[in-house]
Amino acid sequence: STAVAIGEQVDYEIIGIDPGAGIMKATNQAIETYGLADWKLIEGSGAAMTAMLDKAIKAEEPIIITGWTPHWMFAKYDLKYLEDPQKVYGEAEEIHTVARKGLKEDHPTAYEFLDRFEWTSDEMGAIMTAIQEGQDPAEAAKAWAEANTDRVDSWTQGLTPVDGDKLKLSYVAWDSEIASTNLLEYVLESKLGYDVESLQVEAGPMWTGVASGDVDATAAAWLPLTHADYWDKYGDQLDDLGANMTGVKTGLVVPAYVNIGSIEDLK
Ligand SMILES: C[SH](C)CC(=O)O
Repeated sequence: STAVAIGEQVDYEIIGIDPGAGIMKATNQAIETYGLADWKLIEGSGAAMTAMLDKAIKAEEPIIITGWTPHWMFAKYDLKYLEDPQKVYGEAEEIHTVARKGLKEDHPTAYEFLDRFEWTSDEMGAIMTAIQEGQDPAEAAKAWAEANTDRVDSWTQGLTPVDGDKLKLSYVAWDSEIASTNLLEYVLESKLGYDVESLQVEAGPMWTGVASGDVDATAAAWLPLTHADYWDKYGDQLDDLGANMTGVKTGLVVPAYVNIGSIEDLK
């Protein structure tokens, strides 16, 4: 059957990303829930996953990856999510901004901006695509902000800039969060006068850094399901500023030419 063909053709491998990502826990859960005993989830990174996707598509070979929206790959390639009838990957996920306890008192201007910050997958996609086409992430964020002054103003109007106060952000090297963190850094520095250090870390340290107060904030919290484990552990030690983006999703993704439609077809 097609499922045997697909399993054989991809050596029963699902190409994943960094092991701490919530999508990796969800995919291990999918392997169990859908009874995919022969299948293996390959750990790596977002960059390695997109490199393998590009190689497979150039050779029009089948591949199954852990994917998420927003991501530039959906604009670049003809891809589809596999149906997830058991809803292992959840439904309407959101990206939240979370801050350390005390940020509101210590840095009210930064706190208010981070609390107001919200944008769409199309807006993030514009920065992500520029980066994917070779632009430096900080330059891509700056260019977007300068072309969208109305949006930046809506997040900063009436706020009193500071004079070089230091701020620490953390994020994981997912293409979506590289875009959002560079934008936050640009606005905090160029409009609000902060001296920002953005730390690229794994998902676990991203959460523990904010929970412990070592890091001031992150805009990379995928909730309610994707980062549920981290939220259960650290949620009461940090300040959830709410969604900075809604309508996001994660799941298993294949090129459109792969003729399966559901995770159930892998069995
Ligand atoms: C890879 S998604 C941006 C987030 C996650 O799965 O942890």
